[in-house]
Amino acid sequence: QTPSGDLAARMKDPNQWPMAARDYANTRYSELDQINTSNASQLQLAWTFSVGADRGQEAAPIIVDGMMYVVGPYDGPYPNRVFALDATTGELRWSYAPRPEPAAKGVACCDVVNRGLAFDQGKIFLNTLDNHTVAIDAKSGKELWHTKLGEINRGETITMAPVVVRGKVLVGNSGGEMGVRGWITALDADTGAIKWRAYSTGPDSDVLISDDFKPFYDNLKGKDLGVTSWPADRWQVGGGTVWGWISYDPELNLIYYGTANPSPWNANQRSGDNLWSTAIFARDPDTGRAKWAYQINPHDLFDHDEINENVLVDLEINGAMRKVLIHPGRNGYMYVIDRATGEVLSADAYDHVNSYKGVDRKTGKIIPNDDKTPLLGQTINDICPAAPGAKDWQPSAWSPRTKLLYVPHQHLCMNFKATEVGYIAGTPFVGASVDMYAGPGGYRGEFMAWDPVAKKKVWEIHENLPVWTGALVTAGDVTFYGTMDRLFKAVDARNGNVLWQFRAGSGFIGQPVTYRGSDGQQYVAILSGVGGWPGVVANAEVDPRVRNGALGFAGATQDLPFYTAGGSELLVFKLGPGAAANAARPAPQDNSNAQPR
Ligand SMILES: O=C(O)c1cc(C(=O)O)c2c(n1)C(=O)C(=O)c1cc(C(=O)O)[nH]c1-2
Ligand SMILES: [Ca+2]
Repeated sequence: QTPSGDLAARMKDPNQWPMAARDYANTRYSELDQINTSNASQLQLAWTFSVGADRGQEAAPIIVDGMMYVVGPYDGPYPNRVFALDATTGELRWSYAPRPEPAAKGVACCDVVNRGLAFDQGKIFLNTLDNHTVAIDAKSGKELWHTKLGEINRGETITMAPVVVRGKVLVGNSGGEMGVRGWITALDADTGAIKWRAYSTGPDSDVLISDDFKPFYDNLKGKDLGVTSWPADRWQVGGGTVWGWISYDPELNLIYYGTANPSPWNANQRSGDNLWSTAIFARDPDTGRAKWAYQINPHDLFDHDEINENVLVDLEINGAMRKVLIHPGRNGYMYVIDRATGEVLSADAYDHVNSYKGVDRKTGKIIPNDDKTPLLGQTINDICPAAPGAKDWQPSAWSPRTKLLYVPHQHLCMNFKATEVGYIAGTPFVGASVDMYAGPGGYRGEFMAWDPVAKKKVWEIHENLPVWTGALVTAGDVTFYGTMDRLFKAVDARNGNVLWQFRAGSGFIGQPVTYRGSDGQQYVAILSGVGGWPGVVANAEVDPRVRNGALGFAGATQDLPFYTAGGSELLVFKLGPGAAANAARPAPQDNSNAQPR
């Protein structure tokens, strides 16, 4: 039985974009090339749509069989509403409005966002902020089932886009700033029944560890590391949530995902490595069993969640083909890891890093910088990267043509003061005040192309504000990203030349996607609308209201930055009439390159 055959087939069809990351390898690469480096300057707005919400718009629209499905954040009269639109004309076919509990708003750390929907076997899957996964009939918009997965009262929320693998809907929780215990859960896609749940911290009764599980630490052997690497019982409120991306290798039958920061941020309250926070897990999607795990930031000091995307590619390294995953770490290092075994092959700084001294080649262990270690009650200045890291959740794109990774990211430093904090369920469990500002050179964001074999940057574009959108790259050698000061840009993937840009009504923190309409035209779509945590980060140093520790949590209640006004606008672009005629070519028939080799 191949329950995901339906979804997998659509991944091979370049006309569609059937999951937020486009494919299981998380490449965000499209074989479409109608829009290319010679005509991208002629892109024009085709149609727009508002999801009727004012907060941060982070969702990737998904495109299945000519329809576009898009979800809004928890805001407005119909929070987390799902819309089905004709992907070519923008005509609304149906909408589905869940009724999530308003209390969820108060416990979301970093705005009330939603990163997108999933699809398989005629169903759309939605995560609501109040911890429900919902299955909706893709044709009618009727709810088929819903399952409750977490507790608002404990500070749990869900913001991530679900991923369907072999008939299971995979979902992870948020709440690392609230002291929740992180988990990933697999639901039966047909019934909504919970099939397995694996916690990030705590005893192995929950984290199913297989016999050949390899922790890759000489000094850490045994099966209760999730317990013994914490002060007594602290793993129960230890974070390690799973709010980012899940990739899947069908050949190895392993899923890959990262876990978030340990709670609280004040590391003085949690001696030990705090396993398995800030770690990458490889698990069997059928049983939940861990094959390997690798902790990136043992005893994390700076809120460096490691939930960022793991991009699955095969690379020639030192003369041998290796099945790797590329993980642009929040800590500022670009990890290339053997995805069969978990062995770290390389880890190189891609931004200014002084909070660590590097990554040990032999052990794969990060080397702390004692000068930057936060001491209780003392402000440590000039720590780079800042708390949101050199890169947050905003996903990169990989081109099998250029063999480069296109990485949207921050360039921020901070002053950090650790303070004592008590645990009260459902309230912020942080214990730190943070003051952020532009990194060396005076800019706050960058969009860059990275060569993972040469282990170096190939080109870069500096931006005044953090670059907080996802990236997209196509066979036309065009890569797309947006800025928080309202520009959406098309860039030559080979050299970083900006080919085209569009000024929108609000800033961008969404995820660009591309597809072919029923009229044969290639379209590019992205949501605009800034909110919450990225808005705060954008304003570091710019807006005095968010300086000097006023940086709060429960971002939903924060003022919006003055120059990245809220609002939601789904913007859909295609080539202007003349350009389209010139560029019109038959759809590519050979899809064998849809997955990188
Ligand atoms: O530890 C967590 O559970 C958690 C959750 C989330 C989230 O769900 O949005 C963010 C973070 N942490 C976080 O550290 C962070 O920088 C962040 C940024 C954003 C965003 O939507 O831009 N969410 C989150
Ligand atoms: Ca976090």
